[in-house]
Amino acid sequence: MNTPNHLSSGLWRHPRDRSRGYRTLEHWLDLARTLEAGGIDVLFLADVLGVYDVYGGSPDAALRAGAQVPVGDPLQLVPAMASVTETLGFGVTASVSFEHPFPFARRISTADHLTNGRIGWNIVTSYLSSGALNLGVSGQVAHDRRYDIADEYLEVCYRLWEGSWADDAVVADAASGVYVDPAKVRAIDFAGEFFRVPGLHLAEPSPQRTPFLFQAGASPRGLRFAARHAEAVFVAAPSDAVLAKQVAAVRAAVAEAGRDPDTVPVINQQTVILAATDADAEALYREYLEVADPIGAAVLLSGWTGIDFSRLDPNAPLAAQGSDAIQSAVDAFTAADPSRVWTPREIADYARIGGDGPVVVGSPSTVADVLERTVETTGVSGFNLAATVSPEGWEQLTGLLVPELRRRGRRPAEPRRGTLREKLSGAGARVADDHAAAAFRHTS
Ligand SMILES: Cc1cc2nc3c(=O)[nH]c(=O)nc-3n(C[C@H](O)[C@H](O)[C@H](O)COP(=O)(O)O)c2cc1C
Repeated sequence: MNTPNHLSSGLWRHPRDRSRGYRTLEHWLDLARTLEAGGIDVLFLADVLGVYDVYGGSPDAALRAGAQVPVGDPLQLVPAMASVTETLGFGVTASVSFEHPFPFARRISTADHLTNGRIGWNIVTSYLSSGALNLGVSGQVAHDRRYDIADEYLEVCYRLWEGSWADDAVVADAASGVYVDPAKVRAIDFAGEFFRVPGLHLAEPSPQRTPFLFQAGASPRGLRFAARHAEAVFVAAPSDAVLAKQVAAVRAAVAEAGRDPDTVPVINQQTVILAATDADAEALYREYLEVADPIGAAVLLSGWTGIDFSRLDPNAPLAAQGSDAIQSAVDAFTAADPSRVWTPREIADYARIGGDGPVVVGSPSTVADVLERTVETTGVSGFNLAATVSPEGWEQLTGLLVPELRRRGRRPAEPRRGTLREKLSGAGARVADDHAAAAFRHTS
């Protein structure tokens, strides 16, 4: 995330942490080079366009803790990082609630060109009312309705990316003086319930056309959305018991939508802290905990769940309840695992490092054992590894974890090449024939 403080609240206070450099290009170029050289597939950039003001009913606690604020635009970082890398992919979060699909589709096509097809989009509908208010909307649209809007938003994007330009529309023929053959470009002529886009896409076809699509729907409506659109699904499960249920729910929803569940990886949010030995890693973990900030964690949890943690009895079990923010963030600590009762204090303590995903601490072989066991017992396909102390957290991944996983045959010796879709799906650069976007392809 383009912020000093993504999921592990307070680690910016650690004396070795350099995340304040997030405002500089050098910070991101160093990160991109480190990840690529270390065999990481994709850099995922989360984003929110709003401040976490549910906790205490004001932004003060978020500002004090630096809880995902200040936060900059993630997409602007990508072309710069692409210029110093060849294989690293970029998953960029953008919300369908805050930008019209017409300019957004062009920005993504531009990024797909400039990265040579290494761009992915994490589709979010946004859970912070504070963001909606700043766009002149009187309040947050209801949770399930946001997904209805998102479905139509995606259709507009698919029509622009897939259906507006033929692959051979650009002729750039100096002899005839024709740059684009007008017969091969068509207006999408779209008029829906939420959007009207009569015209043609402004960008020419990019390597992937539709960017590789990540999504993290976890509620029943969110899962239906993910099953239709996602090419990889993110989840955030605090335990293997909850994770196994979420993986099964995603696979069932994808099958229900008529797609092959084996082609849609499910990726859990995960934090790892590694050192050469278990004892050294435990010492490092204790060091991180000393500066970690439970109030910052409660600020984030309040935004995710829509529940003001400052008003809860810290020691009374959190009750299962609906949410207009992230329903699954409440469920994960209530209904999803009835064998485990969580109090607000325990949840905030748990979320201090790694947010609502699990943390594994140990030597490379201990951490690899845990991750392998999680894959075997839950069926999860992979992990979205969260930042800790920067840059040493990245170096733990590339210097300790990846070599161990390579030794076990769990990571390729060489980075995968090609577009992000080719890297992650093993298939072609363009969306699969059974994906919703394929129905809008230009067929002349
Ligand atoms: C790994 C992961 C990363 C996410 N990143 C973002 C993000 O950057 N911005 C955002 O607004 N929501 C983000 N979300 C939240 C999802 O978009 C979604 O709201 C959430 O998973 C719950 O879905 P639901 O509304 O269907 O319950 C993320 C979720 C997960 C699991």
